[in-house]
Formats: sequence, structure tokens, C-alpha cells
Amino acid sequence: MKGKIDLEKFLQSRKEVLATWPTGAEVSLEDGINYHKALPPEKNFAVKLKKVKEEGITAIQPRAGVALLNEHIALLKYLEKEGEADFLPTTIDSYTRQNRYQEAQRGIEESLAEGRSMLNGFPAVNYGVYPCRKIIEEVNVPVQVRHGTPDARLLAEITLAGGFSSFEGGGITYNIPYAKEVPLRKSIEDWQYVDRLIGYYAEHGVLINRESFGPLTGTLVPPSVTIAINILELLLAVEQGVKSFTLGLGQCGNLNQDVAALHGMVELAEEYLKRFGFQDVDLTTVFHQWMGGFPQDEARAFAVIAWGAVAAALAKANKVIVKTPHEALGVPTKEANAQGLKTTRQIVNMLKDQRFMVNEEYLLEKEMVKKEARAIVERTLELGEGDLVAGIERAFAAGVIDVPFAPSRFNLGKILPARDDTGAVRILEFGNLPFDSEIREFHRERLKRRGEKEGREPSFQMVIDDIYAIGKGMLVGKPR
Ligand SMILES: CC[C@H]1O[C@@H](n2cnc3c(N)ncnc32)[C@H](O)[C@@H]1O
Repeated sequence: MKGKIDLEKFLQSRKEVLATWPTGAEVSLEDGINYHKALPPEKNFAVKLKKVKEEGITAIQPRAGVALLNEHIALLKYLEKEGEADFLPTTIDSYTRQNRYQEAQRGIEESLAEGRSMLNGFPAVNYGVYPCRKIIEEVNVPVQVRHGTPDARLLAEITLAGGFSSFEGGGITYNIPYAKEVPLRKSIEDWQYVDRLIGYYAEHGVLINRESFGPLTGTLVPPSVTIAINILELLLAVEQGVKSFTLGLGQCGNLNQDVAALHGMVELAEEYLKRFGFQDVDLTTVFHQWMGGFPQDEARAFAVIAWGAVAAALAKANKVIVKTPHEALGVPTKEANAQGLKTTRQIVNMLKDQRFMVNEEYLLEKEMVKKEARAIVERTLELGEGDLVAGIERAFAAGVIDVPFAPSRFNLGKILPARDDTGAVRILEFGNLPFDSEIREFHRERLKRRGEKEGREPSFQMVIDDIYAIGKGMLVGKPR
């Protein structure tokens, strides 16, 4: 690995980034660091995550973001008070995610004119440092920036100086599922800037948490692909001095597989941190409640939310990202958002003293998912010949890393997932994943078993049926 970006080079490159929108001129590293140091520790995301992990609890966090500052603050206060959120988000709008601040500005004006949010998130860059600080001052729990931005350099500069103490995303996970034309080297280097900035805060005594966007496309992503990508983003981040990192996993729906994947991800990540000599990193996990299609019916939606809460609680995930009964409709009302949190809170509280029953299937799932993820990471490292960025670029070009249903033209898209008869996500088409015959047989055998039960050959039709299954009230897609 090539190590931290040179400090002088990094500081020099900030000038160009801060000039890309007028609010960039408000950012000063010294002022941002002093602002964080003046905040009470219970408002720091990394500090609270460490405490949550030590206490062995599963913290709950929603997604939330609206166009206007006062409404956004009111929304967050409501989710904290009514929803009992342990952590709060600020979900950023889609224009800002594409650096289209002019259109975000128009969205603010339209929202003022219409008296309702005309953006699907909070346009933090247009508001700038001081309104961000108002958000932090008006709530009592730590706040995280959640978005989907391939080039998040200015967003990070403003929100971190604005007192946010966690930043979601990465050069892979906020490119491949979110963009069509952004080269991986560009997004990874832009995210190395973000991680270097967070490394700078850490060097000056301010811990900022980083979280990978585990769910990726949120549609039947094989857990081993998620785990491999998480580990690569972890290595890229700690290389730049990040000290607090949350590994993310999207729920698949089969309990054994989900719990095994979360545990396997931590074990493998710790192995790689040790191997590359990064011992002083606080590692935590986040489990995302089902990220695929949701039922429109709210009672059914609550069942899906509850099932995600059960898996997170039994896996002892440090944090669970909560869905809402409006998932199938769009941006939720604050009441619906709080309902998702209350459903999750009830489950997490009821399960906090129960433990997942370790069983043979779980142990096999964990062994196999680690074997698969390790094969992907190892081939990526080999391809890089010491240069992690080159390795990742080459791995995607070769299909060694391949995310199903990703829009990016830099993703090969040759793999096909499908559920087996127990609802576990398996791989129907391996593409160029570097998996040996033992792994391939493990998947093939289970898909064959489903085919026999359904009286049909494992096929693309199964994939289609699975994509609509949960929205239609099932887990495994049934032939029409
Ligand atoms: C990662 C995608 C998910 O984020 C959620 N989301 C996106 N924007 C918002 C938003 N503005 N408020 C609440 N939830 C949101 C929604 O569940 C969506 O499926």
C-alpha cells in the first residue's frame, strides 16, 4: 500500500476544491477542529459508536433529509424524541450528490415557494458551514452525513467543519451503484481526499467515523462481494489515517446467511487490518434493513422492517439502519419514519438478552462467505502489485469484483444472483469471480435443490421472481 497522501500536496489541493462553490470559502480546518473540540463527547459519532460496541447494544438510526434548514431540524428533533433514534442522519439530496449545486439552489427556492420539500435530501453545500452547525446544536445525538456522492470532497469539507462526525460512502460504494460514467480511479482518488481530510482531523485530536455503503445496489448482492468491497474501502480509509470505521451489510433475508455474513465480515476485516499493520482502528458494524423492493401495504412493510431488526439484533450488529412503511412510496413523512424506528426499537429491546443459536448451517455459511470474500480480496491485491487503487480498477475491469444490477459501465455485470429454497442469496452465473470448484458447487447444489422443489431449472426467471418477491409478500420468488 502506498501510504498517506503527502500533507503539503493535500493542503495545496484543498484550494481548488473549496473554490467550487461560494460556501467553500467558509471552511477553515483550524476552525472546524476547534468547533468539534468544543462539542460535548456525547455528540461525537465515533465516541458514541465505541461506547455502543462496548455495551454490546444495537443502536438504531434512520435516514432523513429535507430541503429547508428549519424543516430539516424539526424532522431530526422529531426522530430523536419520538423515534428515539440513537444516531441521526442528514441524507443529502440527489443534485448535491452530483455536484449540481445550481439545481440544488433552485430546489431550495422552489421549496420556499411551495412550502414543502422539493428535494429528496438536505443540500448541505448550498447552506454551508454555519447552518450545518445549527443542525448539530439543535439535536442531542451525533449526526452522520448519508448521501451517494462519487466526488464528495466539498461536501465533506463543509459538513465536517460544520460539526458532523460521521461520513458514509467510499470510492467504490458511492460510484458503482450510483453513477454510470465515473471512472473508478477518479472516485477512489476523490475519496482518498475525503479520508485524508478525516485523517487530518484525527491527527489534530478529532475522531470522525467513516462508514462504507454496504448495500451497494440493494438487490440480491451476494454477501461475499459486499464483504470484499467493504474490506477494500476499509484499507483505503485507514491508509489515509481514518481511525473509526463502520463495515456495512445489506440484509439478504435468510437469518443464518445474514448473521454469518456480518460475523464473517468482522473476522476477515480484523485479519486484514492486522496483516497491514493498522491496529489502532475502532471497527464497528452496521446492518441495513432490506434495501430491495418493499410491499406497499404498511402492515407488510412493518413485517419486513421487523425482520431486518431481528437479524441485526441477533447478529449483535452495532447499528441498524431503519426503513419506513413509506419505503414503497418515496420520501417518508416524519411520522412514518418514526414508526419504523419504534418497530425496530421494540424488537431490539426484546432481543437484547437473547443470543443467536449457533448452528451447523451458520458455521458453514460463515466459512464459505469468508473463503469467497478472501478469494476476491486476494486476487485484487495480486492485480494491484502493491498499488491498491490499480488493483481495484483491474479487478472491476476483469470482473473479479462484480456487483449485480449496477449502473456503472466500469462494472462488468456478468454475475447473476438468485435465492435458494431457504431464501439465501446464491450465485447462478459466476461471471469472472475468482471462485474455485468447491465454492461453485456450494452455490450450484443449493440452486439445484430449489429448482427441484419448484419443478424448474435454475434460470434468469428465478432472479426476476426474486427481485419482486418481497414486494409481493414472499422471500423466495415463486413462478407466476
Ligand atoms: C439508500 C436508499 C434509501 O434511502 C432512503 N432515503 C433516501 N432519501 C431519503 C430521505 N430524504 N428521507 C428518508 N429516507 C430516505 C430510502 O429508504 C431509500 O430506499
